[in-house]
Amino acid sequence: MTSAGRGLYLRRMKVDGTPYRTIWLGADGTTVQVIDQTLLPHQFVVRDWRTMEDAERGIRTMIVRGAPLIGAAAAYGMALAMARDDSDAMLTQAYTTLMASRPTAVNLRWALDDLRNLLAPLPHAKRADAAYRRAAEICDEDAEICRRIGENGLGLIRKLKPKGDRINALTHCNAGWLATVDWGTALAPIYQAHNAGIPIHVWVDETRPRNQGASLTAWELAKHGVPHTVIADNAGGHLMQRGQVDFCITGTDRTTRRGDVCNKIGTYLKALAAHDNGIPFYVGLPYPSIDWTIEDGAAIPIEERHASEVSRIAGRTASGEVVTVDVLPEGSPAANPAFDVTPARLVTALITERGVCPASEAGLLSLYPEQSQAA
Ligand SMILES: CSC[C@H]1O[C@H](OP(=O)(O)O)[C@H](O)[C@@H]1O
Repeated sequence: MTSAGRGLYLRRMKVDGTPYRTIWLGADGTTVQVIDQTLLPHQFVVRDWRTMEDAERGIRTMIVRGAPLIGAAAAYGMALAMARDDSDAMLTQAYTTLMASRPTAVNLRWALDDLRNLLAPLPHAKRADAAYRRAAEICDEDAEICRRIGENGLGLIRKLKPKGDRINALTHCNAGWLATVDWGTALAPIYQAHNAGIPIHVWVDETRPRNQGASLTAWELAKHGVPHTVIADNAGGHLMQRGQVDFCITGTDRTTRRGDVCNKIGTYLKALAAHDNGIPFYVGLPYPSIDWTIEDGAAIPIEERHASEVSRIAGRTASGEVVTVDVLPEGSPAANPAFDVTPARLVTALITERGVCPASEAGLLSLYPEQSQAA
């Protein structure tokens, strides 16, 4: 397998000097290794996946998360399934099981359709190797897509006239390299601006209830030396009103063909505040996160996660022990919708690997003309 095929093509992000991706093939050529994101920022642990069930559980419990990474993980989940049982029955079972792991990120469907279409016509004996090879290609493609999103977003950042002595970005949730294979989507332009010597600072929404911002985005930015400040989710509008935000940028789990953006819960509120304050609201949008089959974001299934993610929170004690504590009164119910939909009218521009476009069907079709007949 080529070095590219083994996912070594791009590893830009370093953790204490060691370059990492978020998912890669183990030395034995069959085990899949991932960073356990449920333990960050307090512990850095690599997990081994040896079965399709390991991959399904890893996606469902958010050991790996982030739309592009979920797609890559599902692709490797299919490879793990084929390595054990290359039958048609297992191909169907793996597709169905992995698809059910999380409902919102369309990357899951994109990757599983890709693998199923590749594997179904193949002789069974060729399926496992083809699946591993395709999964590695998807990882390399994702890394390159995100690198280009970074380049295209950097072009936008260079045009900004900061209100102060540095550019202040605000981001919600984690759409950094931890949400993808490498680079990230929302954070890729920020990394590239930082690498280019542009003075940039990031307001990091903590992003309740799972705190992907506080636990993951802050960790990533710190490791890369990008100045940042973690804020309560509810502080963003105030900072925008006080002229302390030059642009907002987020990722997406599913964007419709007319530009409605489904993303982590709370994104819509940030877009409303940005619109009210005349602040650009950008979305890093990789091709596999576009759902060409729907126009209206209201049709996107919104994942409802367990109430315990709202009622309990994890943290580290002074002695370094990681504990989880209850934060609600005994018996208080909690609701936990994990995503919301920002209508296209509140999105200033979509930053894709092919360029920047308005959040509209015409805008997306100008970059993806091959999709015009898919309507
Ligand atoms: C690069 S887009 C990542 C996207 O996924 C996150 O959701 P989750 O952490 O639940 O997988 C969030 O919506 C991010 O914007």
